[in-house]
Amino acid sequence: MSLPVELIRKLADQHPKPASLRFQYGTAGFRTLGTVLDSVMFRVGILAALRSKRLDGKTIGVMVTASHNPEADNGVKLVDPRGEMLEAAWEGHATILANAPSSDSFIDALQILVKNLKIDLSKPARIIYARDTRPSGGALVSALEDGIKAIGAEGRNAGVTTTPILHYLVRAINTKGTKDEYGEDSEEGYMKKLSTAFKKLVAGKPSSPPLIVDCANGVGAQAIAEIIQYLGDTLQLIPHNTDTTTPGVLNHASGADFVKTTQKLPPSLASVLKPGQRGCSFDGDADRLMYYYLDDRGQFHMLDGDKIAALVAAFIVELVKAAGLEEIVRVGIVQTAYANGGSTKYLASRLPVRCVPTGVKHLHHAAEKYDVGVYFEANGHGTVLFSPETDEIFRTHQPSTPAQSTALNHLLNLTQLINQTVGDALSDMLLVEVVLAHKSYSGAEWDSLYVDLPNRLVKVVVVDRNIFRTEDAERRLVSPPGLQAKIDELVRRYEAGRAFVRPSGTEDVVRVYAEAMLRPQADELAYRVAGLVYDEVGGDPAKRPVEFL
Ligand SMILES: CC(=O)N[C@H]1[C@@H](OP(=O)(O)O)O[C@H](CO)[C@@H](O)[C@@H]1O
Ligand SMILES: [Mg+2]
Repeated sequence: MSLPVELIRKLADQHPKPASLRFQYGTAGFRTLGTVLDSVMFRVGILAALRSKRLDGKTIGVMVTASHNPEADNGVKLVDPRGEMLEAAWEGHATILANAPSSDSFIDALQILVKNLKIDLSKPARIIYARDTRPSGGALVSALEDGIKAIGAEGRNAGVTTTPILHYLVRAINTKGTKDEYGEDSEEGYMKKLSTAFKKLVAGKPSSPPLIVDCANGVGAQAIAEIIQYLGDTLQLIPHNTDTTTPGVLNHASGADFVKTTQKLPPSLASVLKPGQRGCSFDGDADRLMYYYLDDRGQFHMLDGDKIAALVAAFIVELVKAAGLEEIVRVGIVQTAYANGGSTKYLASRLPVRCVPTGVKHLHHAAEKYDVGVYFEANGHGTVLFSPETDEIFRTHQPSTPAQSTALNHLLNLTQLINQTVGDALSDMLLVEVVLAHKSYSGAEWDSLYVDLPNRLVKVVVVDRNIFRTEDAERRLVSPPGLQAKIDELVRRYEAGRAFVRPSGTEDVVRVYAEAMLRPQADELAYRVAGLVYDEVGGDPAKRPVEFL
């Protein structure tokens, strides 16, 4: 069987590639201005179908979103059959297809791909796709549908939903009827699965005070409205920033990314959050989560991905011990270089901790190596993975005491509550609430697990970020030559100083991170390292050279 070349050409002509642009499938898929993504979407539809055929007709997910980026941006990510990020080798194929200058060269590139990867075109192709609330989403989905149509694949539109729900659906579809069945393959199935597990986990616990949820005016607002229906009075959620229709408000001065980068409360919550009360922020596609609270003096305290990892890991370790499984079930943590030094110290004294390069796929794969792998990026993206063997142990282990039986049940319910395909703000929020309820922790008590070192993240716009190359999980520079030695020399002068420089995988910038014992020192170190970067390579004079986030 061969490719339906005529139909592909006809439809491809309706989605021409903008001549001057180069697209790259990076850490977050393709992501740029929504207005220039039409051809990319069409081609991704075909690529997803080929991936599905290559995997014997398994369903592939396509998510149209630009997450926390400004509203005018959009993007697209592919989801592999188990609900995970697209296999790395296919990122390169995606980039090649997206950049073919004409319909003919696109078809040539497709033929080469089919031949090189020995794709059996007679296999079925199934795709499920969804989008966030961005105004450009509808047209981009139409372009994607043209791609799906051009190759004769079967497409299922999951509508407007969160990124993690789409990941859930992919896994649910592909495990349907097997012993690993992940859940019903509908949004309702997802809501039921999470809320049922949550209710069991908090049964008998005193109900928590109401939680403020900042939805970043994104698709998370919809998911929160739904889960409220399912939770009944087991958890009181008060959603804010739920406006998904007014132009320009998405992610504006709100959301998880705003909180993490500014280390501030969204201004819209200033008159809402009361001292002692907990609040949390989702990002634009609801796969990141940040918590915070105001202390008695009204001072803002952020509880980021590192704090969530510490809270959750400690809880799971306790349950594993209480279930009498500490000799057989190994819990480990995965972080990136952006994890606060305070968290790494706290966690490493209790559990195995691994540091990997930035990007969820690296964290996810490293976490799979543990029996229970807890991974979180400091920015609030993360989850917990239970290996299939661990799942089996939880199911079959015979508890010797009622206490062991209770702990085992909690662990089993956690495997249902946690979205193990990808970081999920909604599922992670419920997880945090479970732990807080079990421990009777306030925000302040959770915060006191360890003290964060003051830190600062800075970006430097450079002419060519590709000259920056790193090693040791991005903690050290190997290129440009000599720069790392200068950074080391600076860092030595600061108490508890740490700094590193790496090229961003999602923006045309180089990021500088620094931390130190005191706030002014962390700021100064970040600024001085940024200065070193700037002196070394020069900034792009057309843009602001150094920008504090
Ligand atoms: C410092 C930081 O937060 N970097 C983010 C950002 O990657 P960069 O490669 O730093 O641009 O976007 C990634 C995708 O969302 C996310 O995984 C990562 O954590
Ligand atoms: Mg996101």
